[in-house]
Amino acid sequence: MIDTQEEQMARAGDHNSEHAENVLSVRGVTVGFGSKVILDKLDLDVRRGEVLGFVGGSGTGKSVLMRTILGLTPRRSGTVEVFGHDLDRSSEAERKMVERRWGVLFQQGALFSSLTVKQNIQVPMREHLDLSPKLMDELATLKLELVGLPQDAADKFPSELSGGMIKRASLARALALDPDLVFLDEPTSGLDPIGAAAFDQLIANLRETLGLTVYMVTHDLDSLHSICDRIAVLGEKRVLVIGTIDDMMKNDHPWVVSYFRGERALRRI
Ligand SMILES: Nc1ncnc2c1ncn2[C@@H]1O[C@H](COP(=O)(O)OP(=O)(O)OP(=O)(O)O)[C@@H](O)[C@H]1O
Repeated sequence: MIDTQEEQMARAGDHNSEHAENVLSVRGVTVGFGSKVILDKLDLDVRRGEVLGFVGGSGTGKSVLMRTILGLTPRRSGTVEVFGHDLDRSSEAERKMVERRWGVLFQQGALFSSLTVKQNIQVPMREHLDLSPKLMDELATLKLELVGLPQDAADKFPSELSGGMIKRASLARALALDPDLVFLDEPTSGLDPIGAAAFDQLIANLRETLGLTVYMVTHDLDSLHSICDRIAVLGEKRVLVIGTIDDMMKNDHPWVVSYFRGERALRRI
C-alpha cells in the first residue's frame, strides 16, 4: 500500500536473513516470572506463507510465547528474529517498520469498547500512517468487506456485535496495515461449530489471496485439521514436536496421543 524508505529498508532485511524462508525465528528463548520458568531455551521457526497452529495444555505458555515474540513480555535469554530482523538490535524506526508488518488478534478480540468498529480498525492506521480521514474511511470499508462484515457494522460499538462479528472486526483491525504475518490467539474460541468453520474458511481464504503467514494459538481440533499446514505442540517448557497433522497422528508422546487421538479427537470423526 504505502512503501516508505524505512519500510523498504525493513523489507530488505528479509534477504539478509540466513533463513529467508522463515518469517520468524525464535532461538533459545527463556521466560520466567519470579522463580517460575515458563519457557526454557525454546526454539521455533515459522515459514513464509504457512498457517502454523500452536497447541499445548492450559497454562503451558502459549500466550506467554506469543507476547514474548511481540515484545510485550520480557525474556531472560534468547533471540527473536522477525523478517530477518533481531528486534533487540534494531533501531526504533526499524522496529516500528517490522511492527507495521504484523497484525494481532488477541484472545477476546480486545477491541476498544468506546470506539466503533470503524474507529477500531483505524487505530493502527492512526498510529503508523498519516492518512486523510477520507482515505482511512475507504480503507476501513475495504477491511470490513475482506472479513465478510456488512458495511452497517462500521458504526456499531463492540457491545452491539455477536461473538462471531467481534472476531471478524478484530481480524479486520489486525489486517488494517496489510500485514505479512498475523498472530491469532484462539480465534475460534467461543464460536459455535458453524461460526468456527466459517472463520477457519475466512483465514484460509485470506492466506490464499493475501499470501499471509498465520501464527495461530488454538484448542480447536477442527481448525488444526482443516487449515493448518503445520502444528507446534508446546510442553515441558519448549516446542515438544512440530509437523503436519499426519505427523501428530503418528507421534507417540503421551500428551500428543491423548490430544490428537484421545476420546475428544475420536468424537470428531
Ligand atoms: N504476567 C505474568 N506474571 C506471572 N505469571 C504469569 C504472567 N503471565 C503468565 N503467567 C503464567 O505463565 C503460565 C503460562 O500462561 P499462558 O497464559 O501463556 O498459558 P496458555 O498456554 O496460553 O494457557 P491457556 O491455554 O489456558 O490460555 C501460567 O502459569 C500463567 O499463570
